[in-house]
Amino acid sequence: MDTNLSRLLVGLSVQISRSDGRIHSAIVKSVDSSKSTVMVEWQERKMCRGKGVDIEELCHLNPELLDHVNAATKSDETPTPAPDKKYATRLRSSRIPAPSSFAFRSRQTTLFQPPAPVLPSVSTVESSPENPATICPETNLSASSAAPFQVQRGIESKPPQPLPSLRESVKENEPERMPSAKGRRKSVAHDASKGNKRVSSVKPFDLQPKKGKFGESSRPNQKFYEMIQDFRETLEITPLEATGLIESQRICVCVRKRPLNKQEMSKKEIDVVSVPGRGTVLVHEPKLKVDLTKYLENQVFHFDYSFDENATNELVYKFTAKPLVQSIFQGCMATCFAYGQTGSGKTHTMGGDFTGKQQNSAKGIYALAAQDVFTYLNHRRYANLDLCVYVSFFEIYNGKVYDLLNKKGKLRVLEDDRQQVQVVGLEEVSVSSAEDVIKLIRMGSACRTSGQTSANANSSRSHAILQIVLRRSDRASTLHGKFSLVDLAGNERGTDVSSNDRSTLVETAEINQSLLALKECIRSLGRNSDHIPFRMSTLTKVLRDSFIGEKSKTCMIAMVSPSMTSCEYTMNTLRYADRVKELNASSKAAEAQKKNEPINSSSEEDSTVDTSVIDVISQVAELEEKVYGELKRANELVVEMDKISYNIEVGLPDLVDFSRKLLDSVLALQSSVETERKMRLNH
Ligand SMILES: Nc1ncnc2c1ncn2[C@@H]1O[C@H](COP(=O)(O)OP(=O)(O)OP(=O)(O)O)[C@@H](O)[C@H]1O
Repeated sequence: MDTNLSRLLVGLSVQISRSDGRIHSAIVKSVDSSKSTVMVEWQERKMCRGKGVDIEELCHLNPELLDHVNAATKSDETPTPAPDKKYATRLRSSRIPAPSSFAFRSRQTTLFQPPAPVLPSVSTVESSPENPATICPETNLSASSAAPFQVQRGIESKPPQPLPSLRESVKENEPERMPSAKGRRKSVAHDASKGNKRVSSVKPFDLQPKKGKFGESSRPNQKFYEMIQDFRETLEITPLEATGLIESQRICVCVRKRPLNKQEMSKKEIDVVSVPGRGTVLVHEPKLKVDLTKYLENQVFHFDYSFDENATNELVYKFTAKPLVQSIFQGCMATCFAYGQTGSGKTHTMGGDFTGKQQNSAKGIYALAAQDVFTYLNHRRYANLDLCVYVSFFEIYNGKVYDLLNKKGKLRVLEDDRQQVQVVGLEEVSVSSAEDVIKLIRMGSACRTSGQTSANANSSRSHAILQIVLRRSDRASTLHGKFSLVDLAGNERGTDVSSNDRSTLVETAEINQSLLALKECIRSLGRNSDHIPFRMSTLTKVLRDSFIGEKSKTCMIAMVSPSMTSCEYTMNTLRYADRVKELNASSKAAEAQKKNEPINSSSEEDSTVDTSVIDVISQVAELEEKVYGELKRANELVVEMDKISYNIEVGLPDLVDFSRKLLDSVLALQSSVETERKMRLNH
């Protein structure tokens, strides 16, 4: 049957449906009847493209093909003659109108306007009819989702197409409903009632279990995978190296996506995050309509930089922490935060790559920054400052500070009357080379408090802060500049932690409270606000210097996990980072307004920011502050209630015991009174 079907179908022009709803013609290249699929090819902007299509699906769009399929299934009994040339020509040139269900889908897809596809040069993408796998992402599902990216990476000649605006949600409607096996049978029967009487010939395909490369069972979310791949094909990729460093800013917010890990790969998880470059990150949120139609909600975010799964720690460092290293030589208080869900790569980025359980401390941002500190120290521009380098390393766990360079000794945080915050007794080790720093990092990392979360077996449950301090070599060791590198605890919810006991829940609440406080402080810094709510948490207390004064600079690297199961957390991380970034833009506008000058005459987008926008932003900020106040109050109440219930829990047995004793003594008293009364009566 395979050969017969191939003979009948190969070379025919057919209509195919794309997952973004487009319907266009393609040529059948091969047939795989064991999987009930055909391989089709088409030209798209000078590029030969291909994909596998379900035969049944193809028959829906091209009802004429049913005859061929029927003929092929019959061929076991009667050999089918070669197709009539005239008939084949008619089919090839035919333009079969889409069935009504498809017309409906096409109408919906007008909601989705993907950026114009890029034209890869012919030399970068060569089609090979003999080897369709090279042209069709679907034919090679084991290949990483980066494949289409790589294809387009080489194309830089075209100016980038503007992406949807900040946090815009773009709906890509799923063009094909995914009926159950029963539903599929029903739809065949429906077609039969329209005139295709030999339905039975289609049934063998219909009833075959769907498996193999193109079948639904090949990966749990195959349809979403295909939709995302199709979307990615329309993206233009701008390599980070091509964009260069942007002008140094007070607050810089970036996103780093890690690759799918081994566990996710083995579960055939799909990657729902795309990083096309230029600071843009897209989250393809898989959604289901009430009628179970699948569709993607593509959420777009813009940041200063975005790093894809191929970015190395060195590359991330170059664009994030490196500019801050230089700033501390100019007297700045710089801070670099790694923020994100548990297991998203914060420790990998800050502390270094892992090989199994071994961490290569020389490859993290901590070590890279230390190396640059010593390079700048010997630079002639800074040599005459006569600076010395010191390092401290501590963690904040459950609101308490522990010295990682001094046997994890517990430290107190005190604030003097000039609001200067001191970590009393914190060890500041004098270092003379990057190697010294790396040794200290290894020593400190080994004592970090860790736990187990659903996403990471060795999850850091504390905030780790490495401080590189520059002091003058004078008698008072005057502080010149400080770089705080912070590996924050995971921002997961209480329910994500494997042991949900009371202490773990308190631990999680503490982490979330400090992350909220951190966001508020950075936002206040961005607004140049006089009030920095640094007392909200120990984390922000010890980093007070970083949020105050003209010479504070902050960089936040938000880490995201790419898998579909992490989608919700990824969205939370990006929203958090987005709040920081948004105010950064508004503060720029506010500053410009203060100076009564155009915000940025070279930027058309910025110049449209008028006072009303600033008003709205500050109103939103005020509202957020109020909400935060309420949340804080609610949190305090919860803690109070927790204490009360704890006291009740602990005190209840004593209370019961006491009341029992009281009852006993009342009864005893009663009986002695009774005895006494009887005695008196007898008298
Ligand atoms: N960019 C990356 N490339 C390759 N592997 C990575 C990357 N980022 C993270 N990983 C791997 O993912 C795993 C989890 O990373 P890591 O421990 O850094 O997460 P985390 O965000 O610090 O988690 P937690 O908050 O729970 O401590 C590690 O095995 C790490 O090697």
